[in-house]
Amino acid sequence: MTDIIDGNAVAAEVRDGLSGAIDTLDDAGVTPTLATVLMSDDPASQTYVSMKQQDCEEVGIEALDVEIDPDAPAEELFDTVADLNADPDVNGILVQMPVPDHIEDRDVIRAIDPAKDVDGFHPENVGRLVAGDPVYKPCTPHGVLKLLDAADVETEGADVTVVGRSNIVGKPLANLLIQKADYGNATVTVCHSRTDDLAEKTRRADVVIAAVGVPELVDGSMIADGTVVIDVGVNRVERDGESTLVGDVDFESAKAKASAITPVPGGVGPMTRAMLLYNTVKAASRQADVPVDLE
Ligand SMILES: Nc1nc2c(c(=O)[nH]1)N[C@@H](CN(C=O)c1ccc(C(=O)N[C@@H](CCC(=O)O)C(=O)O)cc1)CN2
Repeated sequence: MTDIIDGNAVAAEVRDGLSGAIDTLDDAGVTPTLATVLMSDDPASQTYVSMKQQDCEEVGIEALDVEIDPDAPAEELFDTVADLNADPDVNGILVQMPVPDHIEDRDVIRAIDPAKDVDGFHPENVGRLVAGDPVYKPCTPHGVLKLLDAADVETEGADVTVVGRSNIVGKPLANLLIQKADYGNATVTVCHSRTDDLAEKTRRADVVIAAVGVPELVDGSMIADGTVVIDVGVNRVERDGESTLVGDVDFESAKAKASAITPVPGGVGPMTRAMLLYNTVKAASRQADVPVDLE
């Protein structure tokens, strides 16, 4: 039997696990506050931001909703980020990516105060992560680690193949998996569009993590029996005249061989959102100097 790893259930556990910390902060007069900044008319980005706002409301995090016209000059976004950096009531800042083409993602990331960078994308936070001393782990990689832990997947000594080398997922995930701390100690192969014989790299893995943004790239023929398959992809495609969500894994053929697999939707996506809440609570605790218990 293949274990379908339920990201919605694990995300709910993460959210429940934050309640003690949020109460402790509340007792100290602190309400964790996240500012989301949306400068896009992409429906998917709009959906993600409104889901993040709703998640905040449900757990008792204050959400500040900032929207900027996608055609506005770059200065408007940078001025907004500067204001949020300076606002003592704002603990975390999330600028939904991607930003419009006339602005560089990396310039925006660098503009955010690293102490409020709850995405964990700022070079200071990336450097700390690579050095084995992370403050804010990026939400999707952290969510993947939590899913593996919840599904009792042993990473110690395991061969893990990560398909995708993005700054947001592939690179930080590979870094976390090779570390001694947490659920690391894996041997990691990172694959990308220039990788020769991708299937050979995925077939020899105990765990395959697909984070490449290509719909259903990894199918059952590319994995060995008993592989754990984590699908980070969220791709909207047309099927039989209808718009539908698929991952980077061909779910049915991969499920036939996998020992455990995440679905899309309902796998990694909800974990990305849950770990954002986690980082926001952590940011509030650090900024107010109120210690809280966070697993
Ligand atoms: N500033 C950031 N921008 C982006 C990030 C990020 O971590 N920080 N990651 C991605 C997208 N992303 C977060 O914003 C994201 C993707 C998917 C989901 C999610 O909950 N997906 C659901 C399905 C939702 C739907 O119906 O469309 C699921 O998989 O079950 C949340 C967040 C890019 N930008």
